[in-house]
Amino acid sequence: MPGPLDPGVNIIGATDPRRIRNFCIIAHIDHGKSTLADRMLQITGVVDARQMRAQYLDRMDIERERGITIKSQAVRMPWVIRDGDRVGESAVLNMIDTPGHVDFTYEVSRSLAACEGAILLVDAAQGIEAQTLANLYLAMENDLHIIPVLNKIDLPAAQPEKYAEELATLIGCEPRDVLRVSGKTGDGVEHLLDEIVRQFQPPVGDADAPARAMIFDSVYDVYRGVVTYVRVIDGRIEARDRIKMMSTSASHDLLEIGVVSPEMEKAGALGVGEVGYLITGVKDVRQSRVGDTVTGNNRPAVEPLGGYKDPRPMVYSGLYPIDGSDYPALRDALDRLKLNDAALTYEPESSAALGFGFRCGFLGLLHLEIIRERLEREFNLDLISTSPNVVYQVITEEMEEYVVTNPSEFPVGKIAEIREPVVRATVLVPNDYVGAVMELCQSRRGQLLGMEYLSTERVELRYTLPLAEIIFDFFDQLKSRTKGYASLDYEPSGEQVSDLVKVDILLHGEPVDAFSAIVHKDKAYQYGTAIAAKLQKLIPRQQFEVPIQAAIGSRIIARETIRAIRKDVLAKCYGGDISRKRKLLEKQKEGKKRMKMVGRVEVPQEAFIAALSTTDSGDAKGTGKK
Ligand SMILES: Nc1nc2c(ncn2[C@@H]2O[C@H](COP(=O)(O)OP(=O)(O)OP(=O)(O)O)[C@@H](O)[C@H]2O)c(=O)[nH]1
Repeated sequence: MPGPLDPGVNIIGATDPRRIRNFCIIAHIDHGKSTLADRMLQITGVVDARQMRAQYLDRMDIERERGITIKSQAVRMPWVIRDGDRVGESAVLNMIDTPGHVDFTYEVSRSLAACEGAILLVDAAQGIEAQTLANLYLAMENDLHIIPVLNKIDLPAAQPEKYAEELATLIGCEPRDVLRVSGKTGDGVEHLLDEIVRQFQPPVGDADAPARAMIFDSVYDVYRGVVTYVRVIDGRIEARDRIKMMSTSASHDLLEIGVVSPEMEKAGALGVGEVGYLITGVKDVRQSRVGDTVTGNNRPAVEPLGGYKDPRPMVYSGLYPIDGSDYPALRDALDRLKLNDAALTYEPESSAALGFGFRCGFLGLLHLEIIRERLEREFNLDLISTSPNVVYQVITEEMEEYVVTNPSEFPVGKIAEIREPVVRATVLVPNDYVGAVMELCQSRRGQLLGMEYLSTERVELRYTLPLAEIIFDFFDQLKSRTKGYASLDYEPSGEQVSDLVKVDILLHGEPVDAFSAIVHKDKAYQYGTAIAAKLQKLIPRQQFEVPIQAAIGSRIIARETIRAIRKDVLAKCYGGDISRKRKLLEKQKEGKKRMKMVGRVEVPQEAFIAALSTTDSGDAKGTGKK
């Protein structure tokens, strides 16, 4: 039988687990998660109004500018119930921030696994979105108690009655159980904090067992090395322990442990149910991976906690410096970014068209964009990226199996089977646009799994789609066809055998590696003609006729021709001004430096760059990004 609550509530490392509440906020982008989190920090006195910096939790510049949360963190807040039956009861709340984008689903799932409860936050003027749903399903799989909350009730456009009804139907409660708050004005937030203590279960764990803590985030800090965020499940981690990572058996001395409230505060230990950070001096987040179990080195646990997965890149793209001499700088920059990103992979590659660069693996398209943007902004690099592609499994007729992350690795010879990754996508859309969404999904080889009306006007569509079909401009297309009303979420769902071919682009008979692509057989022709036409416009005429061909193996499927021109720079210089002639010849030489030779054809590097960057060349429909 549990005894009376320990009055020593707020001693780090010795908090009675029955006083702890670990929770997260799940919300669609822009529904106000950060604003609500900030307000909670302020109301619980963790940050005072003067110190209050908008969006305290989002520390990275890019995050703040783009208004998205990439890395999750945890904050400890004291709270004493102010109202109702249990007034005066005190608690320690650990708020765990979850990343909000599909690319980071695994990190979201680990953050959820560190919690007992989740606040499902929905904008009272927008209603439920696909991401809210996807995260809600994840939370339910993790057996979290859900408190439904409508935010932004201060907005004139808020329709709390309508959306409370929708939320109640979704999670199976009464509309009156849906709380209403405004993160902006603070309205309803104290009541929400009371409800967190009342409704969420305290953590349960075995205090006497060997220590087991789950890593739900791991961040590289320039000054302190890797800071690892953990939730203790069993036992205790003491400040002077030597700890062990169960997935690798590597052990490290602890340099520091503590909690964040809202800055780091050192502690002597972390006990059952507590959430805090560890610093061990490791320099690379790969040595301290999200999902791994930390245990004590002297008395290690036998079984790790479930749910650990190695991060696996889903999308690959070549990154090349526009100026070839930036190659070493690009390598150094990637080395630096890797410290903080266990999912980023890269290896050197070279391309006849683009020179030396790196083949990089990412969790998804947003991850790619973030890395690229950081390389350009923080490291001042001008980059060109090749069209992203997914990972294919190719089996030849000799039963040899290849993992293809780059079209250039596509095996020659007879192919028995090609498998490509697929995702389960959820699209939420107003009734009027169902047709448009279905048409789009169909054109991207989607298979309808189900359709449900969430309310009279909102429909949930579930599709299986090849990942390759959505990594280009699917989201943009979806938005434009639904006037911005549709929302999308997806998760990996295995592989499927597909009728895929590799299309090569040949310039005067020579393949141009940067433009090879693996596409569905039905789209090969479209892809070939689109790229050939684009290159025909971009490549200047040469002194001989240059055919541009698209080919599958040795079969040509499309052709354009660049007509010949006789380019004699000296032709303009009738008469004898020798210095002028020399100048022109010099100038021509200068120009040649920026030329790449593909076989006998001189192509300005800009032509390749333009062909790759103006539209997504992998997009067979030539629709490009809006
Ligand atoms: N009127 C009003 N606006 C709000 C409220 N809460 C948030 N906002 C605004 O909504 C926008 C999005 O808020 P954020 O807190 O950045 O949203 P978020 O969910 O954290 O966004 P991500 O980090 O991208 O997931 C901002 O412009 C906020 O000022 C609210 O209660 N009322």
